[in-house]
Amino acid sequence: MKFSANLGFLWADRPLPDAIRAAAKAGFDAVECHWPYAVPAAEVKAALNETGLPMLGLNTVRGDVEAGENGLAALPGREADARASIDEAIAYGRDIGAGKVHVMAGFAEGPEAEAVFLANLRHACAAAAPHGMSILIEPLNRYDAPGYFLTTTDQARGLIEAAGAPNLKLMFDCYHVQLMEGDLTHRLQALLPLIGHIQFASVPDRGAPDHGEVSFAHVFEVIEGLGWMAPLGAEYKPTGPTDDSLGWLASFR
Ligand SMILES: O=C(O)C(=O)[C@H](O)CO
Ligand SMILES: [Mg+2]
Repeated sequence: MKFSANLGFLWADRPLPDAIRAAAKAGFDAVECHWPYAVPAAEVKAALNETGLPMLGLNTVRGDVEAGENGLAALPGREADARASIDEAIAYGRDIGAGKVHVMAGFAEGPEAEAVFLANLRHACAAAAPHGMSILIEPLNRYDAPGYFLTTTDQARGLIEAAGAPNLKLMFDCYHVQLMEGDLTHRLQALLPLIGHIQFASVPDRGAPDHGEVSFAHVFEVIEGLGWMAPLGAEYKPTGPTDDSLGWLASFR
């Protein structure tokens, strides 16, 4: 199996270029991030070149975080901000060679939010396609993100089908899907053609994948059996220094 270090959580106490170097030193095959925008893309690219690690993806900005925003793309009346955030993420991703942009929906509900989200996703897919990039949407669980627009894989499937864009894909985060729906391995199998990236963390505490209610030894074996070759995203919150949390990495290789 190949693994990608999610630098939104792993080595999050270090500047992003140093976190990339730490991930390379620890033996990861790739990295991914959340919101890299405060760091000039050239510095991120230099660290990627130095280590040889690819950056898989990044997120659109959340908006006004202090006011509690968690994405803009499904918010009626915020289309201009949402599209600016999408264009920003695509441009930054292009500069650092990241092929996937996770477009964050935000806190919203109802048919108007769905129509706005779909229109913004179509814009994102059209803007990303000429650069060979894909757009991801990710259902988040109701405990961590109550009120988030996108919460289930069924809802994501409906949006992907309605958008009709081949570069719109599902971010299947095993942590969120287990909390909302369970039945991880059947869902991975059924949704495989729609999946653009897979992430994981222990459930329910979002720690390293070596404890909790999900056996990742089994889940990873199933993912491998499905022919999935891309690195799996380690998006968990270490309880201490990240380097002390990595016992799982060697055991799952
Ligand atoms: O929360 C997650 O699981 C994510 O992957 C988002 O990108 C960050 O909120
Ligand atoms: Mg995730």
